[in-house]
Amino acid sequence: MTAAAVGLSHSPLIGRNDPAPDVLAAVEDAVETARSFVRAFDPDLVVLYAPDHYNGFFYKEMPPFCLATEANAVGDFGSAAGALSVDTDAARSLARGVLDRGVDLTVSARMTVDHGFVQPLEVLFGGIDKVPVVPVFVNGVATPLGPVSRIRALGTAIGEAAAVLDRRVLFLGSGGLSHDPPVPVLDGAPPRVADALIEGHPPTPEQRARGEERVIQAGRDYAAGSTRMVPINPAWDNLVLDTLESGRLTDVDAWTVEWMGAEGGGSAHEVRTWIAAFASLAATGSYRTTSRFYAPIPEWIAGFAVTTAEQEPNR
Ligand SMILES: O=C(O)CCc1cccc(O)c1O
Ligand SMILES: [Fe+2]
Repeated sequence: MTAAAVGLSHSPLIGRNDPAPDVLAAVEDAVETARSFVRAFDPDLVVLYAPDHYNGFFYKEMPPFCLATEANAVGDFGSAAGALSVDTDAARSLARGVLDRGVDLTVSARMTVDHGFVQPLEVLFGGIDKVPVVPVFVNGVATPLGPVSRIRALGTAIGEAAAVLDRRVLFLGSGGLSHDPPVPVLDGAPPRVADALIEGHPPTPEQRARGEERVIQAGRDYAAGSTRMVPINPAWDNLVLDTLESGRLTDVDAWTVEWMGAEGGGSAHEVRTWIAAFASLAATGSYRTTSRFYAPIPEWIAGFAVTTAEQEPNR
């Protein structure tokens, strides 16, 4: 097989609360570089690691990670709704391979996903049904979160399982880096909020619109500096990117949940998707980063990064 990896931040505020034109142009440049990279690599399978924001996974059962053999997008924040083009056979084969390697994977035969999965597919492929995909949910918001070493183990096991497929596999991580959007928290939540987080009642259109407006307003406040949210942390974000670029992925085993949250805010744990993607690529051999972009973008509530990596030649 051949393999590559892309890490891409997401934000539902893109196009809704945009930064200055020069920042926007730099992002568009970096994204175009990633698109060219993906076009040249021409993957015939995408393993997509992404988080959820209480649209598909709830506290009634909250797995640390979960692989889908079928998936439907809810269409939050104007993202595409409907079925993802899941490669069910590849998904089943990867699931078996991961379980065989001793990682206790949860499998969903019909996963519900949100903008975390949809946005990278739209941005890089122009839609949610353009390329065979294996969606892998990685919990990055719902505490308690387990050790990052287990996410690296998941990524490694999926990379090893993918390596026996005769495919061109792109490992794609969606989310991060440091950011602290107003995602609800179960601990201390009022009973109605707690019930929603546990049961996952689908919101009415009015409730969804109110929630989305709250996030958009938070982006405006974050950019204006008038907020108690944890600020974007470029130093920490670059430490994360340096670690992924260096290939010293075992470093992440020492990263504690508390440290990550303190440095990068409540949603910094979305970088777990990047760690999984790069661990998968690393499991297929040594790799090198071919592009790397970073900008703190408070308007989007995102330490925003795009990275592409390929297998080292002459392996
Ligand atoms: O849907 C939500 O509740 C949170 C939305 C959200 C906002 C900013 C950055 C993100 O990465 C993100 O996911
Ligand atoms: Fe997110």
